[in-house]
Amino acid sequence: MREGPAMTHDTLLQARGLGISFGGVDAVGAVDFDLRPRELRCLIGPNGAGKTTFFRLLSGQYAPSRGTIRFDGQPLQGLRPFEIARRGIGVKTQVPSLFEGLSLRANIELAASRRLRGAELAAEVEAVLHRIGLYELRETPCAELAHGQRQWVELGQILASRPKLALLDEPAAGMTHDESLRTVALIRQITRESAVIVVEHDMEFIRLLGAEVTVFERGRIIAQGSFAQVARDPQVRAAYLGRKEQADA
Ligand SMILES: Nc1ncnc2c1ncn2[C@@H]1O[C@H](COP(=O)(O)OP(=O)(O)OP(=O)(O)O)[C@@H](O)[C@H]1O
Repeated sequence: MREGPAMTHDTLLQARGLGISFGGVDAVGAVDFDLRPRELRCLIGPNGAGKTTFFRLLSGQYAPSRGTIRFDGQPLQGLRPFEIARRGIGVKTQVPSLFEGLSLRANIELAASRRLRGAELAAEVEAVLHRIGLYELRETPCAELAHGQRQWVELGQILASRPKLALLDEPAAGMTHDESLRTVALIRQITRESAVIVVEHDMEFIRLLGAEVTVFERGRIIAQGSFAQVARDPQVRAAYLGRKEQADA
């Protein structure tokens, strides 16, 4: 097993030998993974590499078959998803989780009300509505928002609830280039308060984020480094090419 550094006050998340198997198949093998407070990290890898499953292990949706997770100095072993959320791990999944009939303002308010009350709450909701660039639409029901706007409301919920760690699964999926640029700026804002792990297939988006990249392949980490470093890594290139050749066959 790869030896990681010891957990220090500078480590927010530490996974060791973390993995899960379904019907004898390792969806995630035995992963070692470290993240610092307010660090931005990108996870990439071909379809089925185990990225979403890794997120589900971190958020408690899946109980690991092996390994440990320490978060903010405490083990997460045996905790249920809502308990893990309370410890400070926020999740934005591929499926939007907005209250459709409620206004954009109400959706942000619900997220902010986990930590604020009264005048502070009202001020924070105003500030977040401005930061996501949707203040003018604040009384619009979320059901009436466009795809990109909905994604930004969810990022606004993360800004408002300030988790110690935010897990963002494909935050730029289906966005135009301009929308992606705005999403990059929003994610950078989130990292002022929270560490962020982003799973994304869009390589241009990953390049724009400019963060350290961890590459998954068949449930293992095969590379880690800057976008430029992993993009020229022969193992990474083979992983993507191999999958493409299989798909083309
Ligand atoms: N609940 C489950 N039961 C059985 N197999 C599962 C389950 N969840 C995930 N898997 C398998 O685990 C592997 C990893 O899947 P996962 O969705 O984590 O990959 P991914 O890297 O997120 O892929 P994508 O980029 O396509 O979303 C796949 O082979 C998948 O079929």
